[in-house]
Amino acid sequence: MKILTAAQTSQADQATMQAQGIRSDELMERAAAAFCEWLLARLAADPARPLHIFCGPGNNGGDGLAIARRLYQEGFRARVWLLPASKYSADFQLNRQRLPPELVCQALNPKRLPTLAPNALVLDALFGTGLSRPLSGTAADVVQHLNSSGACVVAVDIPSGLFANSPQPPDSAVTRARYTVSFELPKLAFLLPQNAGWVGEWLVLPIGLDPTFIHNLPVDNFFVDADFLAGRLPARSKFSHKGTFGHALLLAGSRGKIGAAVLASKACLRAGVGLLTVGVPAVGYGIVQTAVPEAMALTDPATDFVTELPDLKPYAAVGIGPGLGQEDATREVLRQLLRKATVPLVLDADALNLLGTNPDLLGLLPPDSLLTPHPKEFERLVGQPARDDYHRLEQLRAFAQQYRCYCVLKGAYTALATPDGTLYFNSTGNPGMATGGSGDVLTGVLLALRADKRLSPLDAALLGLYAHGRAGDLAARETGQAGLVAGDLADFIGRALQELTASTPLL
Ligand SMILES: NC(=O)C1=CN([C@@H]2O[C@H](COP(=O)(O)OP(=O)(O)OC[C@H]3O[C@@H](n4cnc5c(N)ncnc54)[C@H](OP(=O)(O)O)[C@@H]3O)[C@@H](O)[C@H]2O)[C@H](O)CC1
Ligand SMILES: [K+]
Repeated sequence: MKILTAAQTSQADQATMQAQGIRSDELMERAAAAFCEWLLARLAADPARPLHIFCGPGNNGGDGLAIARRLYQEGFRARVWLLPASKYSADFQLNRQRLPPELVCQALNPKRLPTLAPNALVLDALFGTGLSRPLSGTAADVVQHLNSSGACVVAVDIPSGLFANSPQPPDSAVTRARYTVSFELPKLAFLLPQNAGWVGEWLVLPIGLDPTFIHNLPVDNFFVDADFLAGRLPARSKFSHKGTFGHALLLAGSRGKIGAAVLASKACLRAGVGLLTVGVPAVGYGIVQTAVPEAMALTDPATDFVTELPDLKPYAAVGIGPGLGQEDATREVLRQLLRKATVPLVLDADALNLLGTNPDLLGLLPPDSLLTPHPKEFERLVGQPARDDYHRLEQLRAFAQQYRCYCVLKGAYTALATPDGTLYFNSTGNPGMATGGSGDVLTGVLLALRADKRLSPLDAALLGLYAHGRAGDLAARETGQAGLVAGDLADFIGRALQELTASTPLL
């Protein structure tokens, strides 16, 4: 799915009206109908529960009014509260007139804001994508009032006071929603940790925006769901052999961290690599041979950490980093690898830390390398803390462009930046995956997919990130989030990839 800016959303509205020959109030009606259908199904709303709808002066308020009317038709008697303003949008006014006279609809009095029972349901339709500045005055007071009420707040389209695609100044008034119900496409704001307390659980409901306009609209950000990946992972042909899926080399592990090499190896095999060779220090030989008999082990002459770069000729892709350590000799192995590699590279963990502490190595990164830092590793890579989550995304975009690499930023909605500066946000995964070894599993999966010659660098990265998160979701169903360990992820990678695999077309 594309992620549109607030301005692009309004262009999409206009294009839809033109293409489908509908008026703006008809589009608003679709939004209101979709919202009500969700509300009635999801919350199994009780007509006796106090229901308040707070409406602002623009089309977000118009949505709120249309929702109030529709809920009235379903037997719900909402109390509608209007924010005083100097101007109201045409569709606000139209829907104001359409309200049944029996519905209580009052202007908000800043001196006497309505009492909200803790069991009340509040719909926040104060401001949407037309927000042009932080809230102040009565609007800010109303938002603070909602936030301190303890009522369950459902934001219409976006929590009021939150900008859709840029940060707001600290201490701005923003509604704390339990749910945010948006339309057609997600907003960038929903994907950032700094906004989680305002956005709550979010979802998008289709309202039939013009698909051709959206298809042709250039965007900087995408949200990657299963539909987005459909057809990108081809089924295996009957005559494929080990060579088709590549021979990968994984350089990983040091004394006390051979487990990282084991986890990455298992995941790499489960992600379908043809052959896997693991380069470990001597201390890891027996462990790898025993724990992962499907992999071949190459032993480094040193006991505790990797000191030599193997001959790279046999390999279709090389992964380096999990549990590697940051010894000087290991850094030189990384340097040689960056100089010599002519095949795709996946760099993680200590390989990234070595890049961070030796910025001269960054200049050696071969184009299309895939890096998988978490925020702390990313900060070390760029050498500068981010001001906020939006700034971190801009750093990520710039980094991928500067080094012509694919750079992941791990977290909820893991982001992938590509050499052209586009960002892709992953939709799968859960907090149970915040556990030791989860990143090693990701490295193994990505290594396997980069070794698969059928996949482009972009598709390999997107499929790997999605499958890794999906494996976490499948595993958590069995283990619970707290009980999830990284080894479980590896066990479910095969199933996650199977779900994504294109079915062979029937003749
Ligand atoms: N495709 C869709 O997603 C659809 C969305 N719909 C809904 O429409 C809103 C966007 O409506 P819009 O009228 O553009 O914007 P708002 O409702 O957010 O409000 C705009 C008015 O608010 C004023 N404003 C802006 N910021 C502030 C502020 N900080 N304090 C006070 N007033 C503010 C603004 O005035 P200006 O001075 O900036 O001109 C406007 O008067 C979208 O979010 C959806 O809910 C459609 O219903 C269907 C399709
Ligand atoms: K809102």
